[in-house]
Amino acid sequence: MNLRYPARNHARRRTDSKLSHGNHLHDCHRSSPACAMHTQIMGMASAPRYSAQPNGASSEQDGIPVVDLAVLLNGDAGERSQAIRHLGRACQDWGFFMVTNHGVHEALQSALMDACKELFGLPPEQKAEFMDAGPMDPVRFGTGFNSAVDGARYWRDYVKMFAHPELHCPAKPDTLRGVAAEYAARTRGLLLELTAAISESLGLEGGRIAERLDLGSCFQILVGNHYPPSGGPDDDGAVGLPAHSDHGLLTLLFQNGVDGLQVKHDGRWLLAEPIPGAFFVIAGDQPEIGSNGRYKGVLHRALVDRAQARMLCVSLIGPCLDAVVEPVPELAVAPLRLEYMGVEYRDYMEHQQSNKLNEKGALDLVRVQTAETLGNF
Ligand SMILES: O=C(O)CCC(=O)C(=O)O
Ligand SMILES: [Fe+2]
Repeated sequence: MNLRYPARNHARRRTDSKLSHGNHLHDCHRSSPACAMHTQIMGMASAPRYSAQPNGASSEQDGIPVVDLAVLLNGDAGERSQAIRHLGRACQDWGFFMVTNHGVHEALQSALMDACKELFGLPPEQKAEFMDAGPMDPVRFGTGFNSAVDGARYWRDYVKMFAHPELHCPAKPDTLRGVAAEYAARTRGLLLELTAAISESLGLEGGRIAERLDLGSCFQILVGNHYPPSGGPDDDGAVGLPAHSDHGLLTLLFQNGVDGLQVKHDGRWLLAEPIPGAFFVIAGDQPEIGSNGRYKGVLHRALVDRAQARMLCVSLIGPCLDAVVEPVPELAVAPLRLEYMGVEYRDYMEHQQSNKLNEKGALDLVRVQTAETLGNF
């Protein structure tokens, strides 16, 4: 028996915030997360499935945009500029895309997923020191989002490990440190390449965002998410994570073959189904702040499967914790208004992580208030 978990009474779980934590124990070890089949997700009648075209040629009309990293890195000038425009549209219209030809081997992904499964299966005494950790502690196990403030039950266990500038991880399993270090380095490289291309897509030098956010010392976190099956047939629509945007720059994730990620696009919730071998990439609040609102951090949420455990591994990069994040000045020139004020990324992240997940509410911390946003005109 491992992490504590709330009772499987869906109605209570959603409504009774006074339920004591930990009145049901589940065994993550025994769940069977490795399933390659798409599954029927509950509560999704109104959420169309939106997959991209496997040939990587999809556009906004076809479905989730697909960015081919090989073209961004090695294409000729014409191919690159087309790929950068495509990426720019993906950031502007979706805040979400898939990346193919990323060069992160499947074996490394599986090794990380396996290490995360082992982590969830560690005996309680080996996790105890990380269970009471706060949002700014470098290693943290927990349930829900932040159980101190959630106010509702979210059907998720997580482990979070700061990975850059310094890698922190539990001593067990033995394989973890090596795998996490390699995965973090590879995905950080890939996310920094994407950031450079995003910088270009905004009409800036490729290195402009990296320079402003001190990305040589960028913050990076690895997260393992485990969503146990929600239970019986009457227990539908269980929420793993409610609607939110991410605090960072870019979030990269892969899952175990069980779908559940939904993104809000054009006012509708869409189930994201990956094309084989692709990573999902979620644009966070930082592209929105840095671009002065031209790009959007996508609103997303995670639903839970009735019968199968869902697992995924997240690699998120953000600015250096000491960097002040604010719109790039070139993107806030008249007649454009300055939409966001400066804040240290450390403070922004702590704010987002310490409060209840509330859609894109964290951005209110830095939003420049106008008569319109205050609603008193
Ligand atoms: O479970 C998912 O697909 C999304 C996870 C997520 O949004 C997060 O960890 O921030
Ligand atoms: Fe997220």
